[in-house]
Amino acid sequence: MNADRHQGPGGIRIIGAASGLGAQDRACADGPVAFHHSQAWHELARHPQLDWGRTLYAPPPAGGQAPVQRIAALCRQLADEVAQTLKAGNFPLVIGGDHSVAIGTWSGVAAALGAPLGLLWIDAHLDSHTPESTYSGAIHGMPLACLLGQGDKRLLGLGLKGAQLSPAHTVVLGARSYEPEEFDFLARAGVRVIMAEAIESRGFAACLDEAVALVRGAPAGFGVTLDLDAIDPRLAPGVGSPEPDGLMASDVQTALHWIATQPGLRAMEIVEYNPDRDRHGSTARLISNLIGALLGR
Ligand SMILES: NC(=[NH2+])NCCC[C@H](N)C(=O)O
Repeated sequence: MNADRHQGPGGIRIIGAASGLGAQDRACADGPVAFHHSQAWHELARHPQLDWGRTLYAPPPAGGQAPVQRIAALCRQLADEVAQTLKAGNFPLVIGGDHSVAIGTWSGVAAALGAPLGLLWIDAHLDSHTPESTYSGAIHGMPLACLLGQGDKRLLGLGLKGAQLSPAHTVVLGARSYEPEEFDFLARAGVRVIMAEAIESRGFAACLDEAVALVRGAPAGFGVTLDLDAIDPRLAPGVGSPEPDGLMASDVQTALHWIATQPGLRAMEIVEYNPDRDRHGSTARLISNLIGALLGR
């Protein structure tokens, strides 16, 4: 819609990453276009700081190409687009797509910064399987391991050689559904995991403070990836893999509003919007409120 509008440096540039190839239910592929066409986006779109850049797609299946090859092709393109956006002085905001697109987003940020970054991974899941440990085979269950340098070779090294993230400055917040292998992987990698139970007992604000203090310590800067399934499915029904309970949408919105004021923030990602499961556009409205929390940075 606004693809041709000229945007000066400093604006937020949205990049759609329309793939569901990493998930068993592929409906998240429709997320970016459905959101772009929603009333919720329409009301936000006039904001001078916002510009919908491009929406990227995985290449169509060629003879015998495995999903992982198509995901890798999309992630390479996404990494380029994100790196160019940063180099032009704009702030990339990627809208997914299933969470496998994170491999492209954060590889692109790492490439542009020239160093591994910090990352706040807000999610109901740990997404830290490798091809050896996965039960489902789904690649959206593996992106955090890939970004830490472990996984299918075709998904590694898309930005920097080796890890794209600094493990000491990477934090998972809100996890409540995972397999033991992923938990062990993150423990070995030295990534801090703040589970939903810890949020329940310590309170969201204390956990968020701890997480932000860690990620913003990364010298190159940090990012935030928000899997919408971190939020309670009663408040965010339109997601790929709903898990009961979860964060309050208002807490996440307040958190983003605060994080947006942190000088080290380089990029943001919102993933796993599944329009088939949305109810009366409520999840699309939530996405636009979350984007709104980033405005005025
Ligand atoms: N991005 C997501 N929704 N990930 C869900 C992953 C679920 C499960 N741990 C798996 O590996 O299949």
